[in-house]
Amino acid sequence: MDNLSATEVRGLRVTRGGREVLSGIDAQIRAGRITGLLGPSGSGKSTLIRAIVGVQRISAGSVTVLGHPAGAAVLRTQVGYAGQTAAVYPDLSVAENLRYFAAVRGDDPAEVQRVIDLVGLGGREKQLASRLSGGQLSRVSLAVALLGRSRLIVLDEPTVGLDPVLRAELWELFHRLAGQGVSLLVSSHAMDEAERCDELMLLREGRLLFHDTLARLLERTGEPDAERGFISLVGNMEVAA
Ligand SMILES: Nc1ncnc2c1ncn2[C@@H]1O[C@H](COP(=O)(O)OP(=O)(O)OP(=O)(O)O)[C@@H](O)[C@H]1O
Repeated sequence: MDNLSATEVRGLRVTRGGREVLSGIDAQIRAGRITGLLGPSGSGKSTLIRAIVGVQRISAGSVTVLGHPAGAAVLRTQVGYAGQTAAVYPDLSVAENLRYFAAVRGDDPAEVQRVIDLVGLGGREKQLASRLSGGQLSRVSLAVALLGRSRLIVLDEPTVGLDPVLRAELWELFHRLAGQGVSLLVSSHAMDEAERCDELMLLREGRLLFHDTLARLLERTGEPDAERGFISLVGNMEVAA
């Protein structure tokens, strides 16, 4: 793995519920970039993310993260992860949740206020998580992923259910982090978010259809946007099959 790779995936195969849901993925996620993981529902985005954060049993291949096997204990403070379901205790307040996760990860307690402010929850520190809206809850989860000084941040659909202003603010935050050298892998259903990523990985039915910049996708397909580019790629594959 070269220094420019935050994650290297080789020949990754995953079977879930008796069905192969990732069928031989090879990819390098580059350091200091925002990589968008896009694809239709059920294409395997969450499964690939789970393999990268080391919580998915794999049937073949390897996943190396920051030079270590995915899930290695040493990665606990170096990889931030927010899944699709907010991993938050409903009976604790926003600040209590973050203090708890900071303590488990061994982060500086001063981090708590920093990440609460980053995700725009300043002023809601004392509110019980059970009283938050869906979008606010997912921002608590996102704040957990931002704790400490993670070198890789993996976010599964972090902007679902957020209003456009908040979405734009979060993308600004992701770019600031990437500017500081943090690598981000961000999954999304929303093809318009492709424009905000440095690189795109397009998954379909457990296979990686495309991994390059949006500009290259548009150049290759002759289409004007990511959505049409993706549809065109799928169409070409079906013709070739
Ligand atoms: N716990 C599970 N047990 C069995 N099969 C599962 C499980 N979770 C997901 N799958 C299957 O694995 C495949 C990939 O699912 P995955 O959640 O990775 O897709 P996704 O691209 O993240 O979808 P979405 O955008 O809807 O979240 C799907 O066919 C799904 O039915």
